[in-house]
Amino acid sequence: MMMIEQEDVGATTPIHKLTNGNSNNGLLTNGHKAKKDDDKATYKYTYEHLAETAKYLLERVPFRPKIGIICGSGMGSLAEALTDKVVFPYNQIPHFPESTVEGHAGQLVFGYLMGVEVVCMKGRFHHYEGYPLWKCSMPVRVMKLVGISHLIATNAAGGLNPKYKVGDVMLVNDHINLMGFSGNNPLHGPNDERFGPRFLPMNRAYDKDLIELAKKVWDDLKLGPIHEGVYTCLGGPNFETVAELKMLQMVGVDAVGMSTVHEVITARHCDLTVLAFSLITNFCATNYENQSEANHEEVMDVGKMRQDTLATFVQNLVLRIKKLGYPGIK
Ligand SMILES: O=P(O)(O)O[C@@H]1C[C@H](O)[C@@H](CO)O1
Ligand SMILES: Nc1nc2[nH]cnc2c(=O)[nH]1
Repeated sequence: MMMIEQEDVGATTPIHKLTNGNSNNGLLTNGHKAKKDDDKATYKYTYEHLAETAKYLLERVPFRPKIGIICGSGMGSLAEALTDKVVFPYNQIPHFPESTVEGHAGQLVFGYLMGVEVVCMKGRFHHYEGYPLWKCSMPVRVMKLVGISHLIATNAAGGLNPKYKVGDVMLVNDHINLMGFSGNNPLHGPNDERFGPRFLPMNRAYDKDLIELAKKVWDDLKLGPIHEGVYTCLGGPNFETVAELKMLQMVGVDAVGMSTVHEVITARHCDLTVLAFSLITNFCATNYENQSEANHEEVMDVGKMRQDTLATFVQNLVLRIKKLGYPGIK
């Protein structure tokens, strides 16, 4: 059987090579033995490898999750309310990367949220940690393989829309894949149809029914105003310059962060129904007079400040999704 094997010598410069299918022996096709911890090598991320990861998890979890939740910076407490938890530190899961950012515990937590079977990523992977985008979003494929049909991706973001205040929530109704403009995309490289198609539409990436449902849940809980808007992801780790923020505002960005977009692309590729929201953790200054500077401590503090509200919101949301029979794009 012919297989495609890929060495990724940089985030965007793969070398594809055809081999005789013997891709699991740690030997790259140039004859060099791959280092076990070689972060650049996609040979660990074939469908078979991720199926192995899923099998490892499923053998240790007595139920199948329906909804995956990715906890944004400082929002790990969303996983606290889970019952009958089965917790996997990332460094114990076969083929999983490790979390290196403060506010991202690095655990995959299975459990019940309001009686709904879920799996929570307490900690995500970012490009600025040194991971290529396909690696940042590989857990999405793993969650798909363990059974989820719906993904709730959360993030901390800077607010560009002047109507937003720190602590507000924005339901993402679209994104601008700025990193993708330069060819940096999580689907870059050979496509495996078992995950999804080579070319995929993104115009309905954020499920409209789920957005309406989320708004209704938020309103029913009387949690105050909630926004809908456009998110963009920059590579980070630095926050933006004034000129960059002015440009983003001009092209219609409401909130800016360093994640989510590649996860959503990967999720839609494997046909997951997606809801995403941003917690606005800081205001983005689009003029030079403003002396305030964005910082990660503030981001995490706002996460803490809003954790109870967000937990209530997400708990009620998953319950409603289940009650409605898991609606969304199929
Ligand atoms: O993981 P998210 O996108 O929630 O985290 C944002 C982006 C950076 O990782 C961090 C900056 O404070 O917050
Ligand atoms: N890029 C970016 N990411 C963030 N995450 C939280 N706040 C911000 C921000 O202002 N900019």
